[in-house]
Amino acid sequence: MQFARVNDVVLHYQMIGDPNTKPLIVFANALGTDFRIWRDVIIRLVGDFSVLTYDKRGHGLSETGPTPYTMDNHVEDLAALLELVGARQVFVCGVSIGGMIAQGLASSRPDLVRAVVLCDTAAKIGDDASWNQRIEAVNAGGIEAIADSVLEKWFTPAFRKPDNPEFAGYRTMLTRQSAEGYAATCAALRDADLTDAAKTLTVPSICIVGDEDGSTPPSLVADFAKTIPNTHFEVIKGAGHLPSIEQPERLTDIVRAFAGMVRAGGRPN
Ligand SMILES: O=C(O)CC1=CCC(=O)O1
Repeated sequence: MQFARVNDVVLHYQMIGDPNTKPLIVFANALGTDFRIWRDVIIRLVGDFSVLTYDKRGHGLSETGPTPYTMDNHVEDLAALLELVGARQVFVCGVSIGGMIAQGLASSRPDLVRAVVLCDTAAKIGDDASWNQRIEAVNAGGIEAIADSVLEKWFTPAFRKPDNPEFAGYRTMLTRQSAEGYAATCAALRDADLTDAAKTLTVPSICIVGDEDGSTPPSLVADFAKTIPNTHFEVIKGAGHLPSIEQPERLTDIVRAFAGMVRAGGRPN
């Protein structure tokens, strides 16, 4: 199965491997992306881990459902998906809003979460004005209207070359997302502040950021990391907002080392 109704929408998901025999890592995506962004990390992890990926509501092949969304909608979807596949005590690796979903899940459902990998994220991303402006632009002109400015934050100049087919492909992924689902998720981001959840995070965690992230820059993620008890902080060179695409090998190494340390009973720092 790769589609399931959870809460009030049908979600698209993919389970690789058996969570009963291999530790499960769940990957949660950024705004405007679907689960294909994790491919080059997943192919390096399968065999040692089971892997669950999914398209959050309003993205990829998941339904849009009623809009706008709240962060709780996204957190409850992931909780329901984990219950559906019978998984508990999982590693959650989330990028950007996916990292906020991971924080929200660890806070509201600690029974489901063993540890979190928080990539290019924070407790609060952006402000009311910037999200409202983006929602208005998408409502008026579709995702195409904001695509180039988003891609500048997602990727380093070295990646953003017209002759790079990967860059062209991920531009297509972005512009083919549902404009309604995208704007609804911008509203969830605008209204979410997980500062209190981050301060009381009890599961092991690591914060990671690309050194050229134009959306959640290293200084923001470093400040965020300081608010989380006992976390660890890593900067990935040569990556923007989506290190799973630009530096999958390095990201995989960090995730693998962190998961190994957690499983051995250690804590970061
Ligand atoms: O689109 C961006 O600016 C990057 C981003 C912010 C939150 C998210 O999920 O992606």
